[in-house]
Amino acid sequence: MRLDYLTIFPEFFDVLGISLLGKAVDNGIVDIHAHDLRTWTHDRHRTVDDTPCGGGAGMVMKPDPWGEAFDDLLGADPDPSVHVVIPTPSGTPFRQDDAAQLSHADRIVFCCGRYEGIDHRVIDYASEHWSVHELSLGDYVLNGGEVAALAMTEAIVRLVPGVLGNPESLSEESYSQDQEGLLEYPVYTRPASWRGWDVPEVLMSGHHGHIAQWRREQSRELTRRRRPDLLTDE
Ligand SMILES: O=C(OCc1ccccc1)c1cn[nH]c1
Repeated sequence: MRLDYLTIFPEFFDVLGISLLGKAVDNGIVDIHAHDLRTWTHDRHRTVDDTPCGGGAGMVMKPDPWGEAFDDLLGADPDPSVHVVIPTPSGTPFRQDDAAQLSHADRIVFCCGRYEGIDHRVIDYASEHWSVHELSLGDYVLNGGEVAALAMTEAIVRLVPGVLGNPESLSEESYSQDQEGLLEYPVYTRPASWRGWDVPEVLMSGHHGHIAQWRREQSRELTRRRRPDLLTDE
């Protein structure tokens, strides 16, 4: 899987060389390239933004640098197997299913917007050539798409076979199918008693049936309390 990042702050993505994703890069499962969008500017000030047509506060990212970056990175031929991800507050909510689907992609290009956003014609042009996903990380505004791109990258790449040491740990997570889309139950480890707090008896019983039942009940209770929206049968 090749991942490209178009951004005016490419150093944001140096962090991807650390830990899990770093190992995935070292063993060639993932190939990461961060690009400074100013590479594709030609004026002395390397301008990437301009005032909004129609007025209003703030600045908008000019289309030209994006178009020239697409030309260099992707060429002009349409290819639906290339996924262009644009993190934006106005995107559709990024969810585990999106991470799962994108984990099968051979190529993802993250376009990290700043200011008030990217000239919409960039999205229109990209949509004619590649598979475009305008995705939101949540209902809040960041200064730019870089942090959202990092979060989405981690959610996607950890699902790629060979990246996680123990694929087992994927199945029992919140939002995973095995959990029926419920929140994950509380977890414990040694010592059995810690500052007056004990591990629930059932988990020390060695009775796998009772443990599984307790975990299912905990997941349902937690989901009912914190995320009733995830409960389908009520
Ligand atoms: O702020 C975000 O992206 C940066 C961005 C992009 C375009 C215009 C303004 C800000 C964001 C929030 N949830 N998901 C993404």
